[in-house]
Amino acid sequence: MDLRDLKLFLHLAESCHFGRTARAMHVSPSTLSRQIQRLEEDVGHALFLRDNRTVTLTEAGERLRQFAQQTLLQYQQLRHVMDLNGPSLSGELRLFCSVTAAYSHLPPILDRFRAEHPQVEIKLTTGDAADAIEMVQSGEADLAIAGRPESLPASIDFTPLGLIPLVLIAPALPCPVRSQATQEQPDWSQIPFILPDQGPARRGIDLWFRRHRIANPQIYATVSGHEAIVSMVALGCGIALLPDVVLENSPEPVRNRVLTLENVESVAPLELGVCVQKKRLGEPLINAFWHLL
Ligand SMILES: CC(=O)[C@](C)(O)C(=O)O
Repeated sequence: MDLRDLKLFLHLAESCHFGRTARAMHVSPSTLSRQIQRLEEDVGHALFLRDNRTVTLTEAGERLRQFAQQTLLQYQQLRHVMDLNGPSLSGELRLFCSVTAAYSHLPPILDRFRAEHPQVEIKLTTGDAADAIEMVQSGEADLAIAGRPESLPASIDFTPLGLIPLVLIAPALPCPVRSQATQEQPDWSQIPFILPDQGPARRGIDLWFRRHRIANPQIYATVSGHEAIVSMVALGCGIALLPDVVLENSPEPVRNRVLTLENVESVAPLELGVCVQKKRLGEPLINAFWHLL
């Protein structure tokens, strides 16, 4: 048994999902399954009860989980102490954020981090900001930029980066949606909306509908990720309510085809921040990043 086996095991013990752990740890599912079998042979007990795709820990598995957690933490602390006396931090830090946040908020943070810790390799994954907290919880990302959800999971720590107002946008080029949306008193309930499928911005929009007493909004499409919404509005498909930073960082040809109707004050702005698993704050790389924020 080596540290790598323990890391694989610990990830699987937390994700309870072979596919997710294999992906996050960059191994094939068959390698993962073989390593776990080898560990089981080593300790002489089954560690997981296997279902089709999901797994649960056995009692022996739970014991090994505690052992693995302590051992890996001690090893990291040892490395940290050695690093304090020797060369600077090295290793890999996995970050997750939206394409927008990678333009708008990540660059100055990464610049600072790289200046202090040039040996650390940054692995950046972009995607739907609404998935950020889950990516951190599952261990697929070490840290992520997220909109603060209505209720933050107790296991997650959150450092705010700023408040992002929502804006109502419509197509700028002549089209039926633009005509409807730019009337003196638009009937919002009759105009097609493009909505994010989940996340804190979506909750803000649902609130906006309630404030405008729209029980059955016209929904043109529900999509994942805010960036795609801007392009659909630019194409004349509908209107949308979204964080202003997404529009500001859209490519210019897209932005030029979009009209901002109003800054939405009836809905609280999105609180953008960096999230991390509290229990991982002791890890040197994560700790170093956290303290630069
Ligand atoms: C939550 C977040 O990262 C943004 C910037 O608002 C977004 O991309 O939607």
